[in-house]
Amino acid sequence: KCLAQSTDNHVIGFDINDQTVKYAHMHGIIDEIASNIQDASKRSDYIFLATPITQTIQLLHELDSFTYDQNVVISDVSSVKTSVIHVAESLSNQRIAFIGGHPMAGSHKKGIQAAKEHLFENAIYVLTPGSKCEERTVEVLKDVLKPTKSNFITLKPTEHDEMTAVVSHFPHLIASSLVHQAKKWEHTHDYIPKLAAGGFRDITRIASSNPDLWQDIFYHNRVKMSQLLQEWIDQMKDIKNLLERNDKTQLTSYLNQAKEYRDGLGEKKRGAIPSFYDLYVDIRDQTGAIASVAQLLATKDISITNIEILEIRQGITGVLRLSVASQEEQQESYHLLRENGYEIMIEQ
Ligand SMILES: NC(=O)C1=CN([C@@H]2O[C@H](COP(=O)(O)OP(=O)(O)OC[C@H]3O[C@@H](n4cnc5c(N)ncnc54)[C@H](O)[C@@H]3O)[C@@H](O)[C@H]2O)C=CC1
Ligand SMILES: O=C(O)C(=O)Cc1ccc(O)cc1
Repeated sequence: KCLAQSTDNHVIGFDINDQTVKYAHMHGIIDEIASNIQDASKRSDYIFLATPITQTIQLLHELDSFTYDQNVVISDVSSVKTSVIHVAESLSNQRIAFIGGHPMAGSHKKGIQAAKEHLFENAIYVLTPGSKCEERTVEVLKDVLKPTKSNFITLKPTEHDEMTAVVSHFPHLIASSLVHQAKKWEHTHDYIPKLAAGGFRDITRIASSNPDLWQDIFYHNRVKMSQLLQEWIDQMKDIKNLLERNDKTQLTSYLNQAKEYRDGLGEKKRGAIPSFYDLYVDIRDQTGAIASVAQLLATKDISITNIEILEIRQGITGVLRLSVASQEEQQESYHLLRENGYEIMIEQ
């Protein structure tokens, strides 16, 4: 949406699903609906492929076969980069320059309805230029994507796939496996879903994502996934040993090291892992508290980038987790909410 609203751009959209492009047009995400991909491509300077990875690869072959009167920069948003770059490097069309892209932002929701104007704001946006791509073309692409307000980094596709395997793809598999385990144990204890509290919900949210998309991500990053799975199995074997030996010291140290590293992820200099500026507001038993908190922040022009109620129990709301875009806004929100009588905490 921010690209369409930027005055210099005219955004043409194409999707195999008519409803998707109609929705996009109606909501100002695109300026024009294309009737087919060839017509749209031949009139474009920049082409962004925002399709599942396997389809992105097929589309690259298709785009390679067209004749262009202009040079085109093609980019994508795929969560895995090596398989896409491999195909991009094999393209023969001299008009095409390919720069892989991966905005590290999104959610477990699928479809155009999940699109948000500010989705990529402050997010890490990885670029993986093809070997034939000139540096100045990368700079021009960054300029086109400037309205997203992302933070760009350039990585080698293999580096990208290894890092995303560690912090995104493999954790996804573990989240799904935890849900499977709970489901299995529900046969023994049918009360299990009611006991599934904040911690379980936090760690398994991503298991609610689109299964077709994630199967495709796992497939394209299968070598790294398999390596990490083996490492994890070995680690779990060691943990099983510690538990069975009742080695309290080692187990505490294992948990402690994880806590220290996890706490440090909030630090704002960590590079590839996006940082969040969270505030935790106690809203127990306060009817209308969410609206009042949001309104209070709005008076200071502070936008909430994410909001979640933690510790929901039957009919009782507990803690509201708010994310804002910067440390300054986090501090300002903290003082404002405290002055207005809210009990509030921020992670240091
Ligand atoms: N969901 C997320 O949070 C994130 C996803 N990604 C990447 O974005 C890409 C798309 O993922 P989502 O937006 O989640 O999927 P989605 O399922 O919401 O959207 C994919 C769209 O592609 C369309 N499509 C499929 N084949 C097509 C074709 N041959 N020609 C034209 N349109 C076609 C579908 O109709 C659909 O509208 C994937 O490569 C994924 O790895 C990257 C960052 C975050
Ligand atoms: O739901 C979430 O928190 C995500 O992590 C979304 C996401 C999905 C796929 C990506 O390649 C990047 C981000």
